[in-house]
Amino acid sequence: MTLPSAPGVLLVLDGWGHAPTSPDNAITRADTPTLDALAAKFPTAYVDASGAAVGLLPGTVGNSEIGHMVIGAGRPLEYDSLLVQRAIDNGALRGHPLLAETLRRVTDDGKALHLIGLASDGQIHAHVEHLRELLAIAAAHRVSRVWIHAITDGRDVADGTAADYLRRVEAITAEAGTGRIATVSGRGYALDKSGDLELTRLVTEAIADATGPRAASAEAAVVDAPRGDVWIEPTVVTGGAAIADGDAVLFTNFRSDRIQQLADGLLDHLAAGPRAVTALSLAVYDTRAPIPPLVPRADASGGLADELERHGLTSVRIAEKEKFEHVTYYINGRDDRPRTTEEHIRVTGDVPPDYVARPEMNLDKVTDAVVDAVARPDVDLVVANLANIDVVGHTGHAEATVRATEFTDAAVDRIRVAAQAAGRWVLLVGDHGNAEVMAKPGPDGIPRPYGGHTTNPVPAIVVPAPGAVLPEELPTGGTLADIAPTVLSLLGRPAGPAMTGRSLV
Ligand SMILES: O=C(O)[C@@H](CO)OP(=O)(O)O
Ligand SMILES: [Mn+2]
Ligand SMILES: [Mn+2]
Repeated sequence: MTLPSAPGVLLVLDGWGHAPTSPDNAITRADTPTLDALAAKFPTAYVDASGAAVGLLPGTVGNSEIGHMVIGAGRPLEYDSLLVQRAIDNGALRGHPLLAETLRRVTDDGKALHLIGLASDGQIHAHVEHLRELLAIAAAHRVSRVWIHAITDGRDVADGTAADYLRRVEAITAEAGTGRIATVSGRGYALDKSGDLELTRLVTEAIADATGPRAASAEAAVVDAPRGDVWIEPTVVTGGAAIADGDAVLFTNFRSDRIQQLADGLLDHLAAGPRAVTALSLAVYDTRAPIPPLVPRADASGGLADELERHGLTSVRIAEKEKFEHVTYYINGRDDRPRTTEEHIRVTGDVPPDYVARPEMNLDKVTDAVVDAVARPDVDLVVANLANIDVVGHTGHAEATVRATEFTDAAVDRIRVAAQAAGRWVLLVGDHGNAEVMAKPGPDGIPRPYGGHTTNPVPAIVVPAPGAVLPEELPTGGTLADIAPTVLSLLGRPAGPAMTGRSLV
């Protein structure tokens, strides 16, 4: 079916997953007259946003990086977590020349290996089981001192589980016959990506210099944490060693965005020491200075940005700072080449974020920017991310997330009205689930607040441009890979040759 071409709006509602009505579903609990009316009136699909459909390991929850990358690429992309697992399964990591050479040198010179990464199985930033392979490889190279700098989670997994994961790390070290936990730091400190260098400094000093609060054991560092697993103070475990000149450092997160500030800060601190270390990362990081990765990245070229550029179509990208990279760098296939057909608007706020107290975040400003952009005749496509549902959902605070959803609903109404007045279509889509599951049973079967992502499908609603007629129903069985072809089709263009997704319209 050929559609008349019209300018449009691609609106990503971050963390907007689909699940049956339930008291733990913040989306269905919220009063959302706009979203309800749009879903009732316009063609709606529920598309797969997790697991193999988007290039993750089967059954893995979706996340903002792979979500936006696949939305942009128009095809599933083998994500870093999958590529790392494959390198483990096929022995490529064991046989990796750079890793082998580094470990040989560490052993020959009597130096230590430091492993730094998130200790959970949330599978968004890291997987604790990757340590099993890395420690086995270190043991095979007879590295006698392996120090683990564990970052506690409490966000991608239930809060209060840090001690369980640290015990799992200790069990893995016992099995490998090498490795000891040297420091423990909450991800709020270690994985800050807001640019708060004070947080990074505390972690850096614990890891590099073994200075800061001390605890008798890794578990002792996390028991009765007053602010939860996310905010475990960077702590040195008794007996833990600082990083010495000649040591090797391997960052074990596979996702780059939240580890890069720490990696940059730590390597700067060591260089200023001066301590010369060999630094490696499990996957490719977007750090200031490149770190040699053990597993390369998938090619994500030929996506929406490339197709828009090829057709000479202009786009404006809008999000607040929490999701700005997602509607620029990630949706463009982790490509930060400036494009003359693109304009980027990063909305910032005046108040420090307190997502529970202010679930509206800076949505008014984001909406203002979107409304301004949709009125511009020189803009073919407006791409915006409304962050609230995901960001507030991560607090695990159901009431605040219900309010975040209601604020989002009102913003969608403003955007839809403005878009239609400007003759535009609007495609609404989630990038992964989150807020539709705000509680999960703990090991004791009692439900606990849950702020993590999910494997649920996400809604995709197409609001046609005024006067355009769309099929009444969208096909079932779609995935996020269908979004770029749908956007191009609504813009009156064919899907790009690299895209395997199919237009929903
Ligand atoms: O905040 C993050 O880093 C992750 C969860 O760990 O969420 P998202 O994929 O939505 O960025
Ligand atoms: Mn997201
Ligand atoms: Mn998220």
